[in-house]
Amino acid sequence: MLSVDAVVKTFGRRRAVDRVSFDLATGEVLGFLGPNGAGKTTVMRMIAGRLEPDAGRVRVGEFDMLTQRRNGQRLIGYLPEGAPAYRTMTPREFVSFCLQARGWSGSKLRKARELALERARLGDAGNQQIGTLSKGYKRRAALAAAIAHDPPLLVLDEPTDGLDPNQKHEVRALIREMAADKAIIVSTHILEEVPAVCSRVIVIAKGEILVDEDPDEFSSHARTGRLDDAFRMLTRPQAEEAVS
Ligand SMILES: Nc1ncnc2c1ncn2[C@@H]1O[C@H](COP(=O)(O)OP(=O)(O)OP(=O)(O)O)[C@@H](O)[C@H]1O
Repeated sequence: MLSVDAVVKTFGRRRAVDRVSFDLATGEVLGFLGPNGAGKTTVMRMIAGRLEPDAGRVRVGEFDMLTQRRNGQRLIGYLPEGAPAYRTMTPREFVSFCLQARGWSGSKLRKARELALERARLGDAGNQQIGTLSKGYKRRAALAAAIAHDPPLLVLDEPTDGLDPNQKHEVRALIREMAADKAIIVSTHILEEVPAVCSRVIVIAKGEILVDEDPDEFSSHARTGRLDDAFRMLTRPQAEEAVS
């Protein structure tokens, strides 16, 4: 479904992403982990066609994201960091707006919109201006917009950021539910999400992939078998003594 081949991105003199490569198939949920500034968002933006790589290429389905970006973007649901920019729209209007931008209309649009609002558990907040919503509801509005066109590839940048524990639980359940017929990338700093939703883990640091493996292999990097220790072992090798 997705092929990322040796993508590179440099900002000024800083190499944010350095020859990152991986493939992702339908049915896989990839946990994309790494310390702050590791390059996760930059990779996700390149996959979503929001940022051009300096080198390398991204293919989504049969489409090259450099030369057939519009076609590729039809297959992608992208949840960027932060809140939707359209503060005066309600989530219902925002999801309609996003679907219209994709050429949807009429009862097909309404049906898709209502399903997305329901899946993202917007409830009554669906009719409240986005600018007045809590952080968690803003996040859910953005999530509804990302999934509304039922794309086969979801690229979710910290989907549970700002959600309370119940909401986190619901979003993880939704990701698991959607995983059957989609390929999904989820970036997160919440390591408990890895066994809860992911079938695979990539850890990136300083723009490079450190590991690409299943969650059990990942946790085995620490002798304690704990995910947070494994993460520290991989991203701060000097922490080895502290967790052994
Ligand atoms: N538009 C930009 N202009 C300049 N530098 C940028 C830009 N976007 C990202 N960077 C830099 O690229 C590096 C990678 O950033 P990125 O946001 O991809 O990391 P991240 O892994 O998503 O971090 P976090 O976990 O904090 O969200 C950082 O050093 C960041 O400052």
